[in-house]
Amino acid sequence: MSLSSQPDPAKLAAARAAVALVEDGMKLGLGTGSTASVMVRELAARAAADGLKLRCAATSQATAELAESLGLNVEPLDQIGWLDLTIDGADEVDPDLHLIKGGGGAHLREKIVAAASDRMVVIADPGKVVDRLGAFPLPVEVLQFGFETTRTLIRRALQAQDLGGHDVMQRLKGSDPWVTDEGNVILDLHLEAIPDAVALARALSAIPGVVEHGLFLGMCDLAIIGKSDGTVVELDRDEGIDADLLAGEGD
Ligand SMILES: O=C(CO)[C@H](O)[C@H](O)COP(=O)(O)O
Repeated sequence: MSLSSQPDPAKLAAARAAVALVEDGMKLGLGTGSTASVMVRELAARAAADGLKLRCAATSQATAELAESLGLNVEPLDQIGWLDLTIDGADEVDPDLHLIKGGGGAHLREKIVAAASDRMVVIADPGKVVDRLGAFPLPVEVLQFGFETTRTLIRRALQAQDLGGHDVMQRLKGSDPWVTDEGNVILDLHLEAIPDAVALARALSAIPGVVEHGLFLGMCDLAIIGKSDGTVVELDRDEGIDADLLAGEGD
């Protein structure tokens, strides 16, 4: 979003609904990405208007800089300790509120922060809602040491799950490798569909050079899906997604 342009109405609606959950004194995790950026701006505006005292842990350097520039109090996660609430975006949300994250390359910190939170709320537009995870390339953060070896081990793990033959592409920034805030690199797994996300997550986590994958399984408590008319649909983990509520959106 440029300084002069208005945020996407669906993202804004989701962000506002999530910020409405914030209470004075809360310890918050701030996500990364364009939707999370809209939320950070809304949060800063609300904190200033309502005089909220908040302590925030950011999931990326970019989010930390944005939040600080808007006057929010950003501290290292370990200085804050346990968080009340994390609000973050997602690349895909399935009917069980399992997620793919990491399109912005921040899923390692995002997962650590979400795991340190009483509640994780995801904000998204309807285009992120899917029947089954996997159309979005699955990001996997890997160590630079032994990078090609790790890629080979990932390909073998995919073959073992009948997912062989799909592209396992190194993420680039221009012609250089994309390097994460933690100094690692990213492989994007172009799988088209993930039949068994639990099995895949387990297999990827077992590979030594894999630092973290972008499958967030059982971590999201509530997804707030903003719609282009400014309304939202809230999806509790236990209730699943009512596709009718999103009819006509995200096509
Ligand atoms: O996981 C993320 C970053 O690592 C983002 O939350 C995800 O990519 C969604 O981003 P956006 O709101 O820009 O679509």
